Amino acid sequence: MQENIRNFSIIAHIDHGKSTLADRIIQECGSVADRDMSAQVMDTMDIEKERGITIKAQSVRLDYVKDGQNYVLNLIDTPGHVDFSYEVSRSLASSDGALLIVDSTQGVEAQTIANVYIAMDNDLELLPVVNKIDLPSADPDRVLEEVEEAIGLDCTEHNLISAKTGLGVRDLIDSIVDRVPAPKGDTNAPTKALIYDSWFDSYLGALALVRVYEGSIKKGQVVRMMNTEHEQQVLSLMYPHPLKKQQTDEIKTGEIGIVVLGIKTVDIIAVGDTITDAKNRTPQAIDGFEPAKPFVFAGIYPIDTDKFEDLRDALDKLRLNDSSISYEPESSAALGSGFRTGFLGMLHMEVIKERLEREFNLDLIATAPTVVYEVLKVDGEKISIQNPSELPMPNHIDTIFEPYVKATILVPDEFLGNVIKLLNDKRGVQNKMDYIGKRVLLDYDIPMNEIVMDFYDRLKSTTKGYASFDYEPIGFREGVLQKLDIKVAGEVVDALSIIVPENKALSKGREFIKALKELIPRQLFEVAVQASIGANIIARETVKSTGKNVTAKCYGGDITRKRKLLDKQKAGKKRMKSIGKVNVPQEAFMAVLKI
Ligand SMILES: Nc1nc2c(ncn2[C@@H]2O[C@H](COP(=O)(O)OP(=O)(O)OP(=O)(O)O)[C@@H](O)[C@H]2O)c(=O)[nH]1
Repeated sequence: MQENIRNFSIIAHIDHGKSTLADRIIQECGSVADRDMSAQVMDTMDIEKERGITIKAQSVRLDYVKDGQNYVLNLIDTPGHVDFSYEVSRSLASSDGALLIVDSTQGVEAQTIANVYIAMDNDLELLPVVNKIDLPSADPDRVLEEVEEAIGLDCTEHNLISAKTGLGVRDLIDSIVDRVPAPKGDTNAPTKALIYDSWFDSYLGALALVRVYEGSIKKGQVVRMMNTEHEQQVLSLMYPHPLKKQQTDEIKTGEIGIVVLGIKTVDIIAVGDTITDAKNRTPQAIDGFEPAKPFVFAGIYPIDTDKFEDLRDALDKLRLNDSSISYEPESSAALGSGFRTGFLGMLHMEVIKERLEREFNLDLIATAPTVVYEVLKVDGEKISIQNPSELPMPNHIDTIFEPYVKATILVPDEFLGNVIKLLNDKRGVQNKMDYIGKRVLLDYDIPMNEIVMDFYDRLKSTTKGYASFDYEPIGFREGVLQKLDIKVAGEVVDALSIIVPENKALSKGREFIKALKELIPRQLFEVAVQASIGANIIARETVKSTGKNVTAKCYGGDITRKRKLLDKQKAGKKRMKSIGKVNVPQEAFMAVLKI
């Protein structure tokens, strides 16, 4: 029954305990037998389990009995990392309430605030929940005060829990039943459902995870995706569950469920699209959300040039599941054929590269990530640049625009000086600064490229790990920028070109080639490493020669020993790409991130 359904998400800053709480709620509802209860059932990907992070939002349907009444709880776990905040917004769009988890030993953090804003945009009922109260350093009163002060959320009613021991979790589930509103919507209206996630299953094809707002979806019904204008018969329907999905003949108003359409690609079932009946259509689609847009681009190249087609296949397969990746073939004079690939952020890039290598057995070189620049040329044409080497010659450029983000940073006041210095160094512009107890909440606009370049690591180290950080894109602004080229042994290595602020070009160029000098192994000959702007060489370093061949010392005789040495050399070369005669290791392509 519709009034007994509760759709809710869990939102929190990273590591405040969302996934642990989700596990505990599933267990309290008796939905997974204790013996099947592995830690973090909701994180199903190997990489998620290994890294202890949630990448893909997961949903689960649970049964719960309170005061003799049967309830259906639909729980949507959301990822906490900023790269995946897109998943947070779509999960929240399909919920009626959200548990706001705050770690009682930490307090409000940057992502707590960012996620609350998304929840408020969606008019969700927010339940403040203070977690980890089993720890000796827990200070729930201070944390609740912070929530009221920083967010303005009334915390008179709140829950204190330990997701780890289960303390307070049953009371929390009762609060969910009492406080999260039941879904509204006319059961007799034409079908109206929001696709809030989609993925690919090798047996069932593309699957859509939906929330039904009006009417219902039935097995056998011919439905229409209103945006893509694609019509398809519903083959089967399921309720989501990480271990045992339950078949059903109908997903009713207010419910969430998985729709099996027997389609071979997720492109047709776009997240944010509305599903309706093919004949009896709903007059108006649900306000969807913008498709996930890649913000960070990098070249990905197979080390073995024969593997280009394998890499394309692997990317095709990953995209079936993750429509936020974009890629198109590119060729680099230095690296050969590869793909310019777009990601949601740095962590997303790392995860995809790791999956490509692990799941598809590829050895890859990735170039340093860069943001997208917009260039207005003197002839009036506006172009988008995803690769610094594509920047037109300076005399063809009128203006370069670079993407900015609004950064939210929370930091204990003792580190405020360090953080402001770092932000200034990164060309940040302050909008606001507020005290929340002994911590400071900073609001800055910063060029996104500065965030891509090593910002997070430096923020962590300059605050001993006490600062938290979140950002959202806010559009393009004019920048005074230049392209810096790198030459190795006299040849420009296009994959090493970067776009830098004009007033930093000299220092960046110097630092970059110093770093490269350390990373390029000695060769049999001397190698010059140079930085140039246009035709001007602005800095130079030399990698000295080894002067001898490693195999030379086994005087012809022992052939097995010689072969072993050569094999060793080969293995060492695995992560290298030869540029001209010079072997350049993967680290060199990433060196720019550290300057
Ligand atoms: N002592 C204690 N530890 C907890 C509690 N809840 C979670 N933890 C621990 O805190 C860490 C982070 O918990 P997760 O559930 O992975 O956090 P998360 O918010 O889901 O993190 P992401 O999925 O990466 O966003 C894990 O080591 C948990 O074991 C709790 O109530 N008490």
